[in-house]
Amino acid sequence: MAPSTFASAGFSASSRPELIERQFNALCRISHSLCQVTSIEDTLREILGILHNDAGLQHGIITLSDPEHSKLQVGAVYSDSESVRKASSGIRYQSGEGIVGRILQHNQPIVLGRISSEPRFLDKLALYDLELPFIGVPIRDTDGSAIGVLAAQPDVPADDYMPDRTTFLKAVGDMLAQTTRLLVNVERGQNLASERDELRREVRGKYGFENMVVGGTDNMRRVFDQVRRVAKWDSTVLVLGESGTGKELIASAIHYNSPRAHKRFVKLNCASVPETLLESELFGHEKGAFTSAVKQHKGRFEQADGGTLFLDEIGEISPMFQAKLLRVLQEREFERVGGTQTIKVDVRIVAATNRNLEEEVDRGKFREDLYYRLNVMSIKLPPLRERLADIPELSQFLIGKIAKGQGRQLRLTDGAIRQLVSYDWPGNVRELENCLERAAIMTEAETIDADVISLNGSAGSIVAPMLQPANPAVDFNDPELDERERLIAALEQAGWVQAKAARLLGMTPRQIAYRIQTMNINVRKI
Ligand SMILES: Nc1ncnc2c1ncn2[C@@H]1O[C@H](COP(=O)(O)OP(=O)(O)OP(=O)(O)O)[C@@H](O)[C@H]1O
Repeated sequence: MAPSTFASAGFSASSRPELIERQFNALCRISHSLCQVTSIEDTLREILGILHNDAGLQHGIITLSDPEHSKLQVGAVYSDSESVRKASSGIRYQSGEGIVGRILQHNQPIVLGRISSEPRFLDKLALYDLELPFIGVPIRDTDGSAIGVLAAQPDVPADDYMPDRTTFLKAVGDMLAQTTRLLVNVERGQNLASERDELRREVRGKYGFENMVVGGTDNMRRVFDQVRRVAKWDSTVLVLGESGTGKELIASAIHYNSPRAHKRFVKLNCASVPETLLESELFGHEKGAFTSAVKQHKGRFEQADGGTLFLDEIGEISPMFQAKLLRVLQEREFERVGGTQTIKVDVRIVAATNRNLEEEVDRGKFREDLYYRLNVMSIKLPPLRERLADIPELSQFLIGKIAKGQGRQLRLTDGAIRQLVSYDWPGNVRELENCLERAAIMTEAETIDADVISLNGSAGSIVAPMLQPANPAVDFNDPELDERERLIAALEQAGWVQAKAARLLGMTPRQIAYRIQTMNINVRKI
C-alpha cells in the first residue's frame, strides 16, 4: 500500500500501518471503557473523546432512535463548546431527514468526501468543518435493525484511507450497539420516556391541556414532577420565576390537572389593577358601595368558588392590601365592599411573582405571615437561558401556535433554530414567542429563515404601524380596543410620556410600566 501524508495538524499518520495501529489502540481503549460502564451517557461521551483524540475522528455524535416518534435524538456529542453540548439534547432528526436520518432509514453507512458538496447535509448543531469529509454508520440492534447512528468527521481531507476509517467506525458502532441498546431500552425506554411521557401526559393531556407546556430538560422535568405532585391537593402554591418564564401557564397546568379542573380558573394580575379597585376586584362590591357601583358585583374569589384563583404579581400589593388578603387566606371568608354579609368560599390559591419574596420580607416590604401562607409549596421556573436545549422544541411548538393563529403553514429552518439557540433570552419564553411572531409577520413564504429572526426585538416591531405620527389619535376609551391597543392609544395621546398616560388610564406609573413591559410595547422616544 502506498504511503500517504496527512495534511492536518490535529492528527497525522504517515502510512496505513500507522493509521491501523492508532485505530487498534483506540479500539482497545474503547473496549476497556465499555467494560467499565458506570453512566451510559458518560461512557458514550468518553468513547467520542477517544475517537477525537486517538483516531483522528473529530466532532463525534451518537444519535439514538426514539421508538415513539421514529425520530433520532442526540445521545452524546463531542464538542468543546458548552452551548453546543447543551443545545444538542434538543436536536431531532426524522427518519430520512438529512444525511443522519437517511443512514437510519436505509440502515447503511454514508461517506462524504466533502460535506459542502452534499446539499442534503443538515449541520443542525453547526458542528462540522464543511470542507472536510464525514462518515456516518448505523448502530444496529441484535436483529440487524438500525437503532441509532454514529457519525464523526476525519480531521483531514478525503484520501485513500477513507474505506479504512469507515470499517473502523463500523466496528466501533458494533461495539457500541449493546451499550446504546441499554440506553434505549433501560434509561430512555423505561425511565426517561415513560417517566417523562407520563408526566407530560398528566400535565398536558388530561383536561385538554395537551400541547401547552413544552420542556424536556432536566430542570423542566423537575417542574412537571412538582406540578403533578401538588396538583391533586388543595395546597396553596407559589410559582416563582422571571417574567415570561411560564408562571401563568404552570398555574393553569396545576388547575387543569387538579380535581378542581371542572370548575373555573380565575386570574387576577395584582399589578395591573389600581390599588383602589383591587379590593372590589377580588372581593366584589354591593350596589352603591361607591359612585360607580351601579349594581352588585361578584369578585374573583366568588367567581373562583370551587376552582382556583391565580394571583399574578402578588409581590406588587401594598402592605395594607397584604393584611386584607392574609385574613381571607386564613379564614376563607370576606365581605364584599360596602356589604355586611360574610361570604365563605372554597378556593385554591396559586400565586406568582418575579420578585424574591424572601428578600422583600427581610426588607420589611412583604408581610412574613402572608409569605408563609402563600409559600406552602413553591415551584421555581428556570429562565430560558438555563434550558437552551428546550429552544428547538419550544420554537417548533410556538411557531405551530402562531401558524394556527394566522391560518397558514409556517416552518423554521435549521439556520433559524441555530440562531434562536445562540441568544440568551432575557425576556424568556414570552420574548421567544414575540420574536417568532415578528419573524412570521416579516415572512410571506412558509419558511422562516435566520435572516428574519431579529434577536434584539428592534426590527419589524408589531406595533410600528400604530406609532406613525401621521396616524389620527385613537380614542382610548373605545370599548372595541383590547388592553394593548388601549395602552398604545393612551401613550399616543400622552405623547409617550408614561406618567401622563398612566393618569389618563387611572393607573400608577408603576402599573403602566409593568403593562408596557409585559405587552412588549416598543416605547417610542419623542
Ligand atoms: N414551557 C412552555 N411551553 C409552551 N409555552 C410556554 C412555556 N412557557 C411559557 N410559554 C408561553 O410563553 C408566554 C409567557 O408565559 P406566561 O405568561 O405563563 O409567563 P409568566 O412567567 O406568567 O410571565 P409574567 O411574569 O410576565 O406574567 C405564554 O404565551 C406562554 O404560553
